[in-house]
Amino acid sequence: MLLASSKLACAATPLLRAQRTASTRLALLTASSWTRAQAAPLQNDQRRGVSSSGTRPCLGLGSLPSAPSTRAGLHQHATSSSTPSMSATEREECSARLSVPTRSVSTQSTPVTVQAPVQPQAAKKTENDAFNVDHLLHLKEADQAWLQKLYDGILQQDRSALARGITLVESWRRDHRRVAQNLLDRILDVLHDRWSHVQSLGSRAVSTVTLKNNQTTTTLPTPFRIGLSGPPGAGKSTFIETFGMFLVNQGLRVAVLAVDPSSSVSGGSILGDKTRMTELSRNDAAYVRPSPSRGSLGGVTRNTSDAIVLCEGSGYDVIIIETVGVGQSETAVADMVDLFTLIVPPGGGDELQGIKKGIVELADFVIVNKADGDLLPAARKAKSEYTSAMKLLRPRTASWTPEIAMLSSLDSTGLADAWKLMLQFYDSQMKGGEFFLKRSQQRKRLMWKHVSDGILERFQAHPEVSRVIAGAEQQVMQGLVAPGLAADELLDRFR
Ligand SMILES: Nc1nc2c(ncn2[C@@H]2O[C@H](COP(=O)(O)OP(=O)(O)OP(=O)(O)O)[C@@H](O)[C@H]2O)c(=O)[nH]1
Repeated sequence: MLLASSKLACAATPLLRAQRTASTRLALLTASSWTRAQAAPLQNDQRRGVSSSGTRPCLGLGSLPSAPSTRAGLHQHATSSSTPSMSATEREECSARLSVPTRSVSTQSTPVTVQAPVQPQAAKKTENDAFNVDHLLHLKEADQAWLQKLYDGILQQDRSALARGITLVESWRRDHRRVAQNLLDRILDVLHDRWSHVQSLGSRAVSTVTLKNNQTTTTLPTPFRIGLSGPPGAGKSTFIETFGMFLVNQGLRVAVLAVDPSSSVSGGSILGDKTRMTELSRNDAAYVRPSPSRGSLGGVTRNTSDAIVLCEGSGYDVIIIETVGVGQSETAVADMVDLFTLIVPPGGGDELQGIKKGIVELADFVIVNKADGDLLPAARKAKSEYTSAMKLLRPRTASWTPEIAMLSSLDSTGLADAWKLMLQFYDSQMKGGEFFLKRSQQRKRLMWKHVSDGILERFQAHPEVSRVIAGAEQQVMQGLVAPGLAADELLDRFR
């Protein structure tokens, strides 16, 4: 059922948020209770957002309608009480369904319960009226064609389209940003439908591991974002290569992204200049993306969050985000993933001192790597030290206490046990309802990050401010003017 639903979702029209509630509700009407006779009038008009099978029409891959008109059109069709082709009884039936808080839903034959949005329709409409992004979604014809190509390619799991999409979201050009935001908005729409379906499964949305022909395969109801950090030399790249291949052999598609603030300074890149991960990057089921070599940490992390969305749109099941253990990058990565993993070399004491305490506190999972050969006793010792240390920390979520695994990336031992623990985390978050809650909070924080970065950028570029910034900084640094007073003067100039 999950497979079928994700296929349907893949082909779904990218409905926009303004009409999403109503149209999604329509789209989710049960196959069992939504009879052929009731569905018939809607079949005549695909723009209502419901196909003959009770799902959204398959416009997504074929055509990408201009956003504002679609948004308006769909909203009208989904909510209007004067739809001409509906009889009065059908309209009543339809509006009754739209206002029911939970319902039985089927994408195939098994009904499942869907939690409808909490807001009543009227409140939702007012909220949508007050906040509308339609005007930002207008694109020139050429850009529209560009967007369509990228969108289709990404959904069709074309790696080069994904790479171009990520390059686009990394672009600093204002006109590129507009297209990038459109692309993200469309992909997010497709993902939103998939997430809604998974959420509708409630505590049944868990990973499944099956044994077939002596080989295990894992199925995940929704992509799993795993952050990975650790001190230099801990074995991050070696681990990603081995673990990535392990996941691919489990039937999963794996994407690897990187956040590397040091590359902004040095021009290097933690993945880009490496010839490591060769096997993984050559595998068709994997995508390895070097970190952007330009940009501030803020910019790089924002771009990575966007890249994650595109990777999910492109059907990757596990997205690994690597970061080096320096600066603020761990905090940034921890705020864009489901599971934040710390990888450490064997030994404690000196090695552990190299790791900031803060990173350990962020970790949901610790991997002691290099548990092989002569290093095995040291790895065991490190594991027990981490186990004791982590006990003293407050758990980050109610349903999970951080776990410690021991493995060898070089010998590929202990990977299955580590993956089992990661899946336990995934399932605990799904069952406890924290999985999607955490993601929605992450998205909210990301919006505010965009806002604060944007304000600072505009502030610094303001002619009245930019003219005096250097002087203000100099006087503050020399202790001639109080920092607060200087800030007041700068802010006064920003009108
Ligand atoms: N014995 C042993 N050595 C390992 C293992 N994993 C990695 N190494 C070695 O540790 C060294 C560092 O590994 P990398 O994968 O480059 O480590 P990294 O954390 O990516 O390093 P940076 O790029 O410096 O941050 C290499 O020489 C690896 O061969 C392991 O499981 N066992």
